[in-house]
Amino acid sequence: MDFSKHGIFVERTLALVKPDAINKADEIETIILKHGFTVLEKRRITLTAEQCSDFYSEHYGKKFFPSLVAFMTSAPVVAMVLAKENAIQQWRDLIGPTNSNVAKETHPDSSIRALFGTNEQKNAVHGSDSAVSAEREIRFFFPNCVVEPIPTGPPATDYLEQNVNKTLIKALTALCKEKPKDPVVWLADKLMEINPYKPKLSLTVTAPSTNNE
Ligand SMILES: Nc1ncnc2c1ncn2[C@@H]1O[C@H](COP(=O)(O)OP(=O)(O)OP(=O)(O)O)[C@@H](O)[C@H]1O
Repeated sequence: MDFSKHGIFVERTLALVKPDAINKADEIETIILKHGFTVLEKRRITLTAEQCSDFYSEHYGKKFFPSLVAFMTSAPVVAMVLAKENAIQQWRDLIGPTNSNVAKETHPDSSIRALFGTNEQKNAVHGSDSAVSAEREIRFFFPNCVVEPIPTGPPATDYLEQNVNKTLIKALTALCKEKPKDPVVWLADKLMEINPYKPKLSLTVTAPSTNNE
């Protein structure tokens, strides 16, 4: 199915505020929001050397790898899942060139690396560079995050029609009749009670085996 045709795919990317800019994380988040990104997930974490080596495995063996690991594990990072149309490229554009000194020359006022970075290594932020990296990196920091498109429009309508509406209408009708004090909890309980997909308990009782059999 072509999700983009229905206008329902909102691209996601991984942003990291690196250790050198950890005290500027709030300022950086404000810039992110001002540029129209939605922050779907956020966590602060101090990476171990092993996690960092795994995250930057593509650079394993390069001359700067040991100092990159030392830098990235020197203080916490803030990891965020950002959503926006064309989020991967938009976030890469907003952070600017890898080397903060280059960023200061080419994008002095408009790039996060020019504003908050220092040099080629201490460059304040990270951004996924492709859809494949974004998926891997989002799962790295947020294993439970849904990365694939969430359907809306006709596919969502069909799904709800087939699997949800009948049960939901039944529960909502009962809710209106009952008018409970805590309608949300009541509705949740009712849905659990009448859920046609709930696992059925087997009525077959097996006699416990005895050792002398
Ligand atoms: N020559 C270098 N010397 C020191 N550190 C470097 C060098 N090149 C890259 N790095 C560090 O390794 C990180 C990963 O490098 P990469 O080439 O993937 O750049 P990037 O994609 O712009 O950065 P990131 O992956 O962090 O978004 C850089 O952000 C920087 O912190």
